[in-house]
Amino acid sequence: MIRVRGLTRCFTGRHGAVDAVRGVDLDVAAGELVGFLGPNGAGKTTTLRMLTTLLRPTSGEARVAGRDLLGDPDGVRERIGYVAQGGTLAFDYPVREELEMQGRFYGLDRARARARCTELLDELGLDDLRDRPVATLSGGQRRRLDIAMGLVHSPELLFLDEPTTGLDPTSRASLWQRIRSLRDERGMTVFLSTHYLDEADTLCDRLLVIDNGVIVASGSPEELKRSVSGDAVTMTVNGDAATAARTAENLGGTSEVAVDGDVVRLRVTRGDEALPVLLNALRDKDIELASVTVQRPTLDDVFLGVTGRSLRAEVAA
Ligand SMILES: Nc1ncnc2c1ncn2[C@@H]1O[C@H](COP(=O)(O)OP(=O)(O)OP(=O)(O)O)[C@@H](O)[C@H]1O
Repeated sequence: MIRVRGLTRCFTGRHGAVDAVRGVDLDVAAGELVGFLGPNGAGKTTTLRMLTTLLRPTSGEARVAGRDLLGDPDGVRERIGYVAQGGTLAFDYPVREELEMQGRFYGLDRARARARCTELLDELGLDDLRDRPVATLSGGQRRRLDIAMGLVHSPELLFLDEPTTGLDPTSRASLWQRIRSLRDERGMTVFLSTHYLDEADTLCDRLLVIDNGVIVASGSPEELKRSVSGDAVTMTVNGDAATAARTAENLGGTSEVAVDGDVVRLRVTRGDEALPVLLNALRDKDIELASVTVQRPTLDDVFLGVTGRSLRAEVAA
């Protein structure tokens, strides 16, 4: 559905040149729900704007929804939907009118636009809000209307730029459900950008991780997490943490052992198997633990592994 080779975009301005996207290759198959994960400024929006024909690449080539991006941009536009960050709604109109106007804009006649509007209001759970002015909708309702607007011309492929930014947890979960059902019930291909680790993990079949304009990792959330070497063990020690750390270090299969006050952190290949062995070894040395936790690798560990930085910390900052 999407095949991209060597896509680049350089912005030049008074303050010099910015290489926003630097040689991106990517493939998305029909029916996939793919997440483009990266911190602010990584190049997600720039890539999406290129793939949706809104921004000309500096170099590279792409086929999107079976059409050549540079040779047939109109063909691409007919077959895709794009929901930009922040949406494009005019706030004065009622929901139904806004959606029907979008249908007319895409060339549907009045009756067809009305029918399509009814279908979409139902599908996106907006039926009760059909006569409400857009300005009165909540953030989550507005994002659902944004998505309905992107679906008016029945595209095969939908691009969503950071669809749940700024929404509360309940609205995010409900929007994930709607996005998932677009794929499950309509067989749509969805390509969305996000900087939320939980969204990438929970919602997407496959992830492309982008940093500084380059794809640094790709795979399903499970594959990516498995690529991180081992589970993280965190022990709070009642007593001599240095001896506890040495004891752990002397056992086979432990790595990255570090002491921080009375806390010892380390990695083991399989936490469930290593923990009993570790606890026995500590008991033999009369070392007592106040607490111990084992954590499977997270997508943040994946990002940390490939970039040396925490995506969670960057997004929080
Ligand atoms: N029109 C522009 N002129 C100059 N630089 C730009 C322009 N648009 C984007 N950039 C720069 O390109 C880089 C990538 O920006 P982009 O918006 O694609 O990132 P992003 O991953 O979508 O980030 P965010 O999550 O904050 O939306 C950034 O350094 C940004 O400042």
